[in-house]
Amino acid sequence: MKRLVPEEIYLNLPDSDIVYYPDFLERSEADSSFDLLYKETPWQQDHISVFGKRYAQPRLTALYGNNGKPYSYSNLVMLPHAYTDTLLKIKKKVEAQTETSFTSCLLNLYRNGQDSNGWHADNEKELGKHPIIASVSLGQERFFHLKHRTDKSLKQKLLLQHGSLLLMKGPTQEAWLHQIPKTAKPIGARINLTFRIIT
Ligand SMILES: O=C(O)CCC(=O)C(=O)O
Ligand SMILES: [Fe+2]
Repeated sequence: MKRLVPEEIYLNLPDSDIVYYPDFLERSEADSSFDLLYKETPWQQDHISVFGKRYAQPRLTALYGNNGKPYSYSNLVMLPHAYTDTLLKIKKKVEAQTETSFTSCLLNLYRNGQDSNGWHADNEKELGKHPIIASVSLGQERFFHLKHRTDKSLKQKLLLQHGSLLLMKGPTQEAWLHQIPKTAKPIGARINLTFRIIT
């Protein structure tokens, strides 16, 4: 892979292919992207169904895409907005770094420590067998937890910092679950962008 950023950290976990780029975006671009996305995104709070019960998602989201394809998960169907200039600029950099073209970007806004994202894998049918997910973090740093589905001794915690990129591909989603846990600490807002290929 092309080395466009100073540092790349290979997690080297079994049954996975995960790379972390702590300083993917320059500080000034990370700062301005956070401010713009915070303001210009039509954030919505969706409800998901789990075992027939309806829950408000503990975060706000928005879906962007260039192919108009809806994205379904947990009995929820999201329709994409058209990409903004702010997102296109980041998308270009992500695509150059990963040598991959993404169709869609799911944005998450974690307003504070009470917002979270429960254990899951990004394994929806529309993503294909070994999906590549490129995840950009802006604002408040938050812990990202990984746990292996079958070998309970395999776990990893990673602090996702402002301006970083986390790349998951290969068998990662098949073998591992991930989450952003809640924290009782008084913390600020975080925006996460996950670029995906939705077919
Ligand atoms: O916020 C994050 O870093 C993770 C988001 C995530 O896992 C998802 O949207 O599928
Ligand atoms: Fe995910």
